[in-house]
Amino acid sequence: MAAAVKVSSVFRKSLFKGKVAIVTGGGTGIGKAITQELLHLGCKVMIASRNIERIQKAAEEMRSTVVPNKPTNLAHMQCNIRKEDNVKDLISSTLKQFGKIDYVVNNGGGQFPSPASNISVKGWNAVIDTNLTGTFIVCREVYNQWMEQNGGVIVNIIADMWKGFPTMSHTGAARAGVDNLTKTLAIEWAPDGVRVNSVAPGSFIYSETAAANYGDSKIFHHMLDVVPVKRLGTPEEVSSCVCYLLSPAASLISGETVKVDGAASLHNTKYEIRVSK
Ligand SMILES: CCCCCCCCC/C=C/C(=O)SCCNC(=O)CCNC(=O)[C@H](O)C(C)(C)COP(=O)(O)OP(=O)(O)OC[C@H]1O[C@@H](n2cnc3c(N)ncnc32)[C@H](O)[C@@H]1OP(=O)(O)O
Ligand SMILES: NC(=O)C1=CN([C@@H]2O[C@H](COP(=O)(O)OP(=O)(O)OC[C@H]3O[C@@H](n4cnc5c(N)ncnc54)[C@H](OP(=O)(O)O)[C@@H]3O)[C@@H](O)[C@H]2O)C=CC1
Repeated sequence: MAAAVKVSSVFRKSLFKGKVAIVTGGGTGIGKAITQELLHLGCKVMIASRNIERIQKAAEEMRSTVVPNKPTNLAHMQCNIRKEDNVKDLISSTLKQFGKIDYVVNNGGGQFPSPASNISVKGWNAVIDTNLTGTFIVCREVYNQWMEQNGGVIVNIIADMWKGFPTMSHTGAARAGVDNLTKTLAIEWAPDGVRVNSVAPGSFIYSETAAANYGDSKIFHHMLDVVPVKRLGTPEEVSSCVCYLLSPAASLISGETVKVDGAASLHNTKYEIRVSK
């Protein structure tokens, strides 16, 4: 494997070899780290997101750097998780290509910063549709098409919204919704051998694409004065937790949300209360 690919070496490959995973948003940032780790462990992975040029380029790069001897272990396709037909197609295409689906990582998502008072209904709906409804559609569809009969594991990536999420009210509400959806699905689908968990990264996991989305390369650095570990987090520190939850080491863990934030959610928020008008 090329030295430039960062993966944790804490997992036994025998636990993952031959498993099939879907990672939404698997071509950038945290999703790319998850994809690289799963490929390194011997999984077959389907990555999917809206921007076909970007995901294709990322897939080509990972085929040559992570799995040069098994490039067919990585497939990619265009999918907007807000569109039900796209998601149905993602699940059926993955089944057609790889024959089964063991894992789904709902990582695709995002938002824009804005005071709640300035968010239009269109903007609100865009964020709710992406992060809450999109995650729901992917979960429902993989269950109906495969996991109800065959079991599987789902991990949803959410966010640090535990004390509310000032300037991010839409995503805070959506991610809190996914935290609760995780518990419901874990109960409803446990008899079918399906586990459902979430991972909540702190708001300081450096991702170049995420910073570009906000138009501020230092956006995560601004958080550092309220981050107890006094450093940025890495996508690989999130992916190792995701892999743990996917693995049999977590066979009795379901309906749980694991915070990957170095205790940041226990401490202060960055938001400064404004002076009353
Ligand atoms: C401060 C401290 C924080 C500190 C923050 C520290 C980091 C926090 C931690 C979290 C980190 C991450 O999640 S990192 C992940 C970052 N990555 C992403 O966010 C990528 C995915 N996000 C997106 O694609 C977009 O944000 C999202 C809105 C969800 C979807 O965009 P689309 O263009 O597809 O949406 P559409 O359906 O076309 O609707 C667009 C409408 O959304 C609204 N809208 C979209 N962008 C807007 C913007 N920048 N400002 C206002 N409004 C906007 C407008 O109403 C748009 O309508 P019109 O007015 O008609 O155009
Ligand atoms: N970085 C951080 O500090 C934190 C990140 N998170 C969350 O982690 C996840 C990954 O973020 P990160 O890697 O940092 O940022 P990125 O912007 O790199 O990742 C977001 C990914 O989601 C995909 N995506 C967005 N909307 C959709 C959609 N409608 N359908 C399918 N795919 C979509 C994007 O691809 P495309 O544009 O091609 O669709 C992109 O690959 C996100 O859910 C994010 O909100 C949560 C807390 C903190």
